[in-house]
Amino acid sequence: MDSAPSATPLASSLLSIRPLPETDIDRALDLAYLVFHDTPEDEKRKHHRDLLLGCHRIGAYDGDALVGVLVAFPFTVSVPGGELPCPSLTFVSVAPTHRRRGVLSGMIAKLYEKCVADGHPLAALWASEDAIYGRFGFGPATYGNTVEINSERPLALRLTPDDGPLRLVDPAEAPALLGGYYDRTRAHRAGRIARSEAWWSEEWLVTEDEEDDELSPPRVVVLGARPEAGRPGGTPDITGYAVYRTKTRDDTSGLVRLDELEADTPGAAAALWRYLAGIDLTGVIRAWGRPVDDPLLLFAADRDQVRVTGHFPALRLRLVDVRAALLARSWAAPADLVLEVTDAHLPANEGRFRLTVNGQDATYTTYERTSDPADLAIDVRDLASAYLGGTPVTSVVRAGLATEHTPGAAATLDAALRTEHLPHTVDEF
Ligand SMILES: CC(=O)SCCNC(=O)CCNC(=O)[C@H](O)C(C)(C)COP(=O)(O)OP(=O)(O)OC[C@H]1O[C@@H](n2cnc3c(N)ncnc32)[C@H](O)[C@@H]1OP(=O)(O)O
Repeated sequence: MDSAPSATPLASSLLSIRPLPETDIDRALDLAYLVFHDTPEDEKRKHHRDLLLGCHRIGAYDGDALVGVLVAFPFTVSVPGGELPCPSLTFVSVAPTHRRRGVLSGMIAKLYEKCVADGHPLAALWASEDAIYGRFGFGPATYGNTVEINSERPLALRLTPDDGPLRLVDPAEAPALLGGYYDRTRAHRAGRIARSEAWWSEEWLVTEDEEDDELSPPRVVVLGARPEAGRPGGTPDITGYAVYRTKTRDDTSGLVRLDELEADTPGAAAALWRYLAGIDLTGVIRAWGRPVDDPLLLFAADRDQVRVTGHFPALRLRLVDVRAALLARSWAAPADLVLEVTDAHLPANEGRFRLTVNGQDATYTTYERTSDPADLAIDVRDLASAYLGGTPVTSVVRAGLATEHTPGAAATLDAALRTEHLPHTVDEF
């Protein structure tokens, strides 16, 4: 980035936007609970306080009154070929008395300044309402499917599930047992957040579900390799795992709510799905946030039994520093294109830039300002949607949101951005 952006001017000169000190964390939580209509128990409040301690915090003050809060987790997100630090917004709250006066806009401008100062090219969030964040340059970079499986009858599959051993493990063991496995999935799935041990135990595998107290504690089932495929010494390798909770009634119509299922191979995935469908006293699996290219949708033999019930934008990305973001990812094919980028908030991203991806394995990338005519004009929010390979630029052009000045430019960019697996985010925050 050439220069830091200046903060958006605020409607009231009394408003000041600045880092929120530790001593104001309780006030920040009070404001967040007010706007999210929450009345947490002491334990949850303490948990939130601990979370906020480890985050970057921005406050908006009207005189002495705290009227706005924005918090950013110091996350790291996987991108094609690597990972990047990615401040990730949460607890975004503006007092009902101070709405639509530019408080959120001011806090986001402050966050971008911080990202630029820290050399962090990305920011991310999950949106509470779809309409809020596009104007700030955030675009949906990953999508998820909700999938419902009728498990009152055996799961019909077009392939033979692996016959490796399944075992239920104590969730307390899961971070140590599965942390490395999950990390490896991040190498082929862009859009995944790195999980600390604390994130596994205090967020992901927390005993009581935050939204439904009738659900069981999390169950963690691990699939091992067949014994002959195990490592010397007899320790079976893990070839997949699933995290789920159950809710049963007095009959067989209980629920399996699947939170996560990862597998090395289609056969391993099939074994885990078959296990979930076979849990007694349950008749339905509801899986939330499955990858859009989940192989289950192809190897299920009866798509009346396995239905996609929803499709939603998941992680929204902001390319705060387009150049640094593009140079940090790997590419699938060569390209030589002039992009004309618009960015209403960060002028350093605006203008025409020549993107070149060279070398036999598309490893050498440059992105430099140019006065050459543009091949493709695109807004920064749509570039963010395309960045992890989740939204084809050709689709953005077809939707009338980007302009192709050179025929084939969007297809060339898509070929270069392509990833083997679609990007996917499991962790909602
Ligand atoms: C990552 C997260 O934490 S998501 C959670 C977001 N927080 C919430 O939903 C809590 C309840 N809502 C709020 O606290 C506030 O209404 C916020 C944070 C959503 C918006 O704060 P405000 O200070 O009112 O936003 P601000 O005045 O800066 O608005 C900027 C622009 O966004 C628009 N906007 C703000 N909120 C919304 C919304 N909910 N839907 C559509 N547009 C919106 C404004 O109209 C304005 O548009 P303009 O630039 O064309 O005039």
